[in-house]
Amino acid sequence: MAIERKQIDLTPLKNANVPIFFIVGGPGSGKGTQCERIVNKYGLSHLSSGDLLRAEVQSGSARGAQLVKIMEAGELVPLEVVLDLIKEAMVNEVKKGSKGFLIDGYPREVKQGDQFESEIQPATLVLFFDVSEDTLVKRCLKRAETSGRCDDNIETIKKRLATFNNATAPVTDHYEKKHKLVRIAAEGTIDEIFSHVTPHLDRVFGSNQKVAASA
Ligand SMILES: Nc1ncnc2c1ncn2[C@@H]1O[C@H](COP(=O)(O)OP(=O)(O)O)[C@@H](O)[C@H]1O
Ligand SMILES: Nc1ncnc2c1ncn2[C@H]1C[C@H](O)[C@@H](COP(=O)(O)OP(=O)(O)O)O1
Ligand SMILES: [Mg+2]
Repeated sequence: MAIERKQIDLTPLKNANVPIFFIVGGPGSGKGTQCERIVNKYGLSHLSSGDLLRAEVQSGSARGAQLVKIMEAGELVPLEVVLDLIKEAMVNEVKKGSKGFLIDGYPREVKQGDQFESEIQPATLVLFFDVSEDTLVKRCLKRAETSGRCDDNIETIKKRLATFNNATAPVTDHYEKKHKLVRIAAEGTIDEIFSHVTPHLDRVFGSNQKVAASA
């Protein structure tokens, strides 16, 4: 795919220097669900790379038509496309006074993380939602009943799992070595999983703080 790069002024984002959390895990591991809970409690900005890509597809652009084919195949879209969409969204959020970011579904390969961190700023922590393949498949198939997503079908789910095992699994080792990885056992209920998440965010933001979600 011919990559058209955008010129994005990152100065406001770099000056804000707010905490950044990468949120990783297999398809259906609960990244989006837990991010919603985190946003309610801590008022952070939630950016899902998948949602940004789906919005690009919805826009009806020529690029969107190329993206949907890649997503249906369960493969990763080119790094530059995702990173530019994330940068643009982050700059918009920071101008509104963001306190920090949940970057959900990114990095999906080690190179994505390295490039983000060198072009923007290092991540504070990487939250990894650890779930068995069996549970991932079950949750995605259940989500398929209502999501309308082109990739929530058994053929694409299998390909996404292969992509996850090949490209994304090394991301966890990469950040473990940097002592930034938080591995969350994510088979339980949404509340149970969230209770494993909050201590790590409290280490960054303080435990008694109810950050105003509206601020
Ligand atoms: N702890 C959980 N137990 C059961 N179902 C869950 C849990 N967390 C999320 N789900 C459901 O599983 C599906 C995938 O969750 P989602 O947050 O979209 O995951 P991801 O963003 O990692 O793909 C959704 O239908 C969601 O409602
Ligand atoms: N960081 C990224 N790099 C490359 N492709 C990405 C990407 N984030 C999302 N995609 C593409 C490939 C994914 O299979 C698809 C759906 O992503 P998603 O919405 O984050 O899935 P899920 O929430 O089920 O984990 O979009
Ligand atoms: Mg998601």
